[in-house]
Amino acid sequence: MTEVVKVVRLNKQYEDHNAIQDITFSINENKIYGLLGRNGAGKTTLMKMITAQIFPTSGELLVFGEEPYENEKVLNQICFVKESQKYPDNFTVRDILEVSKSFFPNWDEEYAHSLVEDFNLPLKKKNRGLSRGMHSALGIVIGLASRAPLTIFDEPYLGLDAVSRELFYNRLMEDYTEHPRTVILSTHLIDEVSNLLEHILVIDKGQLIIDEDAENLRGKAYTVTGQTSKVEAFIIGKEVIHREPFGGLLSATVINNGNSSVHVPGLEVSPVSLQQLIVHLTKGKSENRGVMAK
Ligand SMILES: Nc1ncnc2c1ncn2[C@@H]1O[C@H](COP(=O)(O)OP(=O)(O)OP(=O)(O)O)[C@@H](O)[C@H]1O
Repeated sequence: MTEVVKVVRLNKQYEDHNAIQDITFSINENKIYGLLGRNGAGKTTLMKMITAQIFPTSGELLVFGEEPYENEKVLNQICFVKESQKYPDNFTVRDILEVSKSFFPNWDEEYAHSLVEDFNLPLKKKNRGLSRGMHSALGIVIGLASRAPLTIFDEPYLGLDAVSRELFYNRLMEDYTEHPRTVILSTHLIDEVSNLLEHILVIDKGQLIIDEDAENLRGKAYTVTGQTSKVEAFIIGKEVIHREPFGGLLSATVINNGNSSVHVPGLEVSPVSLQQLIVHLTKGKSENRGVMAK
């Protein structure tokens, strides 16, 4: 398996704040990665280092086997779509697409125009007149049409309505199937993208706490609900990541260390979505920090 990104003991310090702390992981070719975590966890900082926009404080970072800084060969293969992307105010959508075309060697003009139609983007409208959703849609069009071997979307959906977000997920999946490439998607809408993601990286307070195939994570935890005394007895010796009492009942979410489905007489057992799992693992003080990172 070819490594597209290799990160070893990476650190980024902003003045007195350790935004990324001693992170090690690899990103392999032709997979869709979810880079997840709470606000301020360090996701954008990590993406900015991968795309050579900022330097690490220490550690090793290789992209396509080389250091990315001022490395045109590497940077030509990356498309980074971020909400804060700035274009000149008086550029039209058409101008912005023309400029993008010159940046990305794999750019597909016909595909770009079909996406413009899908997202109802007004080609003649100037950048300053675009709505927030249109601005996001333009980023998505560029990210998809670039067909960059490493395409990174950092919260690309701000202002996009549910229909357009669905369109983005569908187009991404279709195009990725026809033209496999490595995609990193950073988002807070985990449930919406959970079926797209093949591998999950979760950053919490600058540390990598999950580095695991999405398939493995889907059955990683379950919730048992029932009489408090019964639930308390059941969870003894188990790794509990969330407890929620209500009335005389208790709901407890535990890590599933076995493979088989769990049946407990007298208790209701329900699956835990990827979003719930990540919420439980990253809220407040987590005794489970580090348990799932390799
Ligand atoms: N230029 C900077 N100078 C100082 N601190 C910074 C700078 N950029 C980011 N930080 C801090 O580093 C931490 C990580 O920020 P980062 O933007 O990487 O988080 P994030 O996971 O992308 O968050 P969000 O989901 O809110 O976008 C935060 O505490 C942030 O305040």
